[in-house]
Amino acid sequence: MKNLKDILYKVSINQVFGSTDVAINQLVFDSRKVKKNDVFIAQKGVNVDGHLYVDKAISLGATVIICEKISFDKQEGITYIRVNDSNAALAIMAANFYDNPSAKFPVVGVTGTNGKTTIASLLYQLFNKAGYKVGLLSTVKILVDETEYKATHTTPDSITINHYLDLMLEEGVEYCFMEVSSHGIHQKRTEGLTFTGGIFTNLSHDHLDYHKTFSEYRDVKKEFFDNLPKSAFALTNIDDKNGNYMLQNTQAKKYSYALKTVADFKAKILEKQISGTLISIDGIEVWTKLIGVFNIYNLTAIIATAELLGLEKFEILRIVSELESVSGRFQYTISDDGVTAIVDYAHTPDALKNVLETINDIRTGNEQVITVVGCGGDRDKTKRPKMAHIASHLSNQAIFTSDNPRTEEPQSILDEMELGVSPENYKKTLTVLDRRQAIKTACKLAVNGDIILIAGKGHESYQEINGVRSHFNDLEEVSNCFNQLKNK
Ligand SMILES: CC(=O)N[C@H]1[C@@H](OP(=O)(O)OP(=O)(O)OC[C@H]2O[C@@H](n3ccc(=O)[nH]c3=O)[C@H](O)[C@@H]2O)O[C@H](CO)[C@@H](O)[C@@H]1O[C@H](C)C(=O)N[C@@H](C)C(=O)N[C@H](CCC(=O)O)C(=O)O
Ligand SMILES: Nc1ncnc2c1ncn2[C@@H]1O[C@H](COP(=O)(O)OP(=O)(O)OP(=O)(O)O)[C@@H](O)[C@H]1O
Repeated sequence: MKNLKDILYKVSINQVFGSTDVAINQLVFDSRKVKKNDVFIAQKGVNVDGHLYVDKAISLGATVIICEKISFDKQEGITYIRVNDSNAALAIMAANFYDNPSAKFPVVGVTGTNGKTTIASLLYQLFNKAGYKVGLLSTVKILVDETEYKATHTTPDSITINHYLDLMLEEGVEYCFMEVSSHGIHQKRTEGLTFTGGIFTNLSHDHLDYHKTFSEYRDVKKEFFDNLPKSAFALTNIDDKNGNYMLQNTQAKKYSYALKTVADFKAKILEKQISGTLISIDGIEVWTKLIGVFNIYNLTAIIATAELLGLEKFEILRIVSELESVSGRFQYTISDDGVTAIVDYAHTPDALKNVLETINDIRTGNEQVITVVGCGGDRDKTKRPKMAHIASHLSNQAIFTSDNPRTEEPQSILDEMELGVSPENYKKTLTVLDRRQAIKTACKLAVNGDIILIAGKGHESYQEINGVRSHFNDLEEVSNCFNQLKNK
């Protein structure tokens, strides 16, 4: 059992009712999970207000309530602590509860619209291959050394983050790389963590359903760098127009990486092929299996990070040539008939454009590019016409289909997408509501040399329709289609 007083260290408190010198069991923010002697943290939320569940939490055994407002009758024997920001209080308490694991080993956070998973996962691979025990907190999975745990979020809640960081220390993990989403920053999930470094990838149109304006979204990302400690490094992509802005107010040591601009860490692309890219770093030529200019940005960021963390340059470059692409990120398979299918997580207009431009860039002849793409339900609707425009404009054939419609009517999402198609591209588009059938259609249309891009779901192993998740994986589906067509 821990003492509440110790857990409250550094929490900004407005008012206390009752004793803080009490033994507590766990920190819990979901009333349905409360047990005897737990601390219930009432989060205001976005759609649901956790303050509505205070009495429920007490009835299940909570003895301490952390809240932003006291709009309920106080009960005898319960400690009530009023704070300005429950999310921030939760994050600091979670770090204290686990004895601040992030301060005990290097934890590096990656933020930006695209590239977080790729960079964090490649850093995991690189440090692993260099002989270290590594941890990873990513959208795709959580890794504590070699042990894998299921990821539910890009940046999990602060209790989960600190729990895994603590577990990493227990298992002797020496470095942790984690994704830092704008939701995570805004909801203070990373507050209370001591980062050794922060990486900025790029910023483009995304999550405006949540952040409302682009400048609000940008400033939330910037907050991550504003809060880095003096001892940390802040590494930014200086080719991105927001790269400088991100580091404007940080007290951390500033570094930059780039392909075009003068930067502390710079790479040059020498040759692009479907099987990889030849790059030059400080005059040293390195072959990488990764494809696409955006991936060379990612690679430059990881080379810079590894150097900033003290790895030797030649060792880094040797390992870089061995790195494998990340699950669902430009992952490809080739059929017996010579059709290449690429599965990519591109689910933003910018990412889709990048992937299609990359494919068009490495095409050598008259191959057709067939794109299968949809847009998620219950998420930013403004992306829909934009993504349909990009897919139809940059492909020879675009097949619009369902992504994860969630609770929305699948056909209405497709109708909104179709609004973005320019008249000259109409004849290049098809709509196939069922994703499995859409992938089959693409496989039937493709002939030797053609490239099928299946965008939006990447590594995901499910499709969510009407709130129900069923098993679905794009790479599996396209591989099955290739096999069925072979057997015909
Ligand atoms: C859409 C959204 O932003 N939701 C956030 C919002 O929740 P909400 O208001 O919708 O509702 P809620 O979490 O069900 O309830 C609010 C509070 O009441 C509590 N509650 C609720 C019901 C009950 O019976 N008892 C109870 O105590 C909940 O435990 C919670 O503390 O406020 C909560 C508290 O701050 C957040 O945890 C929650 O993020 C959830 C986990 C979420 O899924 N967010 C997504 C959008 C997210 O964070 N995504 C990013 C990546 C985005 C990307 O790059 O694509 C991520 O880092 O994963
Ligand atoms: N540096 C980059 N710049 C632009 N696009 C990128 C970059 N890296 C990857 N992408 C594209 O964006 C998609 C998502 O990549 P990744 O999963 O690494 O980003 P992310 O930031 O983790 O995104 P999310 O938080 O949505 O998972 C990839 O499938 C690829 O198409």
